[in-house]
Amino acid sequence: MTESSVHPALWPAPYATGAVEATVTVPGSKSVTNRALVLAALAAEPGWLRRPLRSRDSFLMAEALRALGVGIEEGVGADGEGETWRVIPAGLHGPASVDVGNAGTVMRFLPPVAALADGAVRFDGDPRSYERPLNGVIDALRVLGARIDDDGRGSLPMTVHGSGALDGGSVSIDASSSSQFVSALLLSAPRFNQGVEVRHIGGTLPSMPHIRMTVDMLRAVGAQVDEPETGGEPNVWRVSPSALLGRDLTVEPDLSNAQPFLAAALITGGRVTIPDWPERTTQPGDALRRIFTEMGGSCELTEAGLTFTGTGRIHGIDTDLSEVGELTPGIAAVAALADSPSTLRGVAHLRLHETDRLAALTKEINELGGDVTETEDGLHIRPRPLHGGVFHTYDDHRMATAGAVIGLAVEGVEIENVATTAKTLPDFPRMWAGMLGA
Ligand SMILES: O=C(O)C1=C[C@@H](OP(=O)(O)O)[C@@H](O)[C@H](O)C1
Ligand SMILES: C=C(OP(=O)(O)O)C(=O)O
Repeated sequence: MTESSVHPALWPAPYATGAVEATVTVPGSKSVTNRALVLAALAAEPGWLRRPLRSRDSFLMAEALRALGVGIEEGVGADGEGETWRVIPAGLHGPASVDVGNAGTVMRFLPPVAALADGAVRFDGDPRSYERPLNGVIDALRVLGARIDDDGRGSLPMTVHGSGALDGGSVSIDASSSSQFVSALLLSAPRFNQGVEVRHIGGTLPSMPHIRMTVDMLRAVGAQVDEPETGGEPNVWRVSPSALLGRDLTVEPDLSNAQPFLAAALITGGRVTIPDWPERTTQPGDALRRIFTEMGGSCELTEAGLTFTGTGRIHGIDTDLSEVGELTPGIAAVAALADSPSTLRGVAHLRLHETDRLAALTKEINELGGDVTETEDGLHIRPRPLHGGVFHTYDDHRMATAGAVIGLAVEGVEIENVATTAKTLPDFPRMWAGMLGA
């Protein structure tokens, strides 16, 4: 009897016997969907989301907004073009309970929304959510006029006692542990009486593309934003008070969730096309065009989408991933299969993601025979022949997809709890099998 037949939570990762040739349609971006939901909920009129991500993180966001009084109707667009959600803003109110799960976007973006509600809003979530940093949001909201009861721990669980409005104003925060602190304060700021001025002080601010995404999406719904990249003061963002428009937004595919499929082309010397890859985007996953090309493949953006072609030869890479931290697990998986060592830098904050990703990647790749060491801010990966075994995922969707990537090239890899991909890509096992022609 194999281990997987006695342990239902083990998923035998398919081994690729040849070059992968596939077109893979990837569902909507988590980061865009959850920002769009918040902005639509705060708007002065109804709005629509087309092709929203349907996953644990986006359902948690939708449920939480509903609990605060927002209408979110799920349906199919009249043009037959798939899922469309209609968001109907309403007076936000408590008492309400919000389950954040382990969604950074929910635990950080919603407390400022709750501060605008009338009544108490209780926030709770998975055990890991208690360990993820939230102090930047809690402290800032207090400075901006909110009353929050967090038992003095600066983390979940907590209750935001909304009074129906928030003063807003100027606040300094250290967002070096998560860019989501900045995004959270900016997203709700048009509804603060005085808007907001957020100044980041402290160490390096990670995930800048995600802050750009926040700024772009705010501007798209009519907000006025001053920020460093369009002539503003470094590390300072200002949002003026204003009403927000209800928009009709089609959500881009999640380019970070395209990563394992592109990696499959790179590793097997195959070719994978991702339809609807945007020509211009703030998603960090767009950096995969450069990163995976440097690691040995080539890509082309055409009307059909992004086509990535591998040669089967994979090169190591020395790169700073601070802007694109969420790509690290997938890059580490590819790097473990390369023909030369890699150094991944600038991602110390990953220790506070879904799990401690630096520790988890090191342990799991090494248990398959690899040679990975943690540095202060990243990983050194020296490729060695790997063997099969159980790849643990620590409730981290990107650990599961990283393990699947290794399993393409290494026979006998079993992923523990592949269902954790439901956080952002519930259909991953079926999509993976489909890519392999199963
Ligand atoms: O704003 C967002 O949508 C995100 C920002 C990033 O968070 P951190 O800055 O905490 O890494 C990223 O890792 C996360 O997956 C999504
Ligand atoms: C860090 C991530 O998620 P979260 O939005 O929960 O921070 C991620 O998806 O890689």
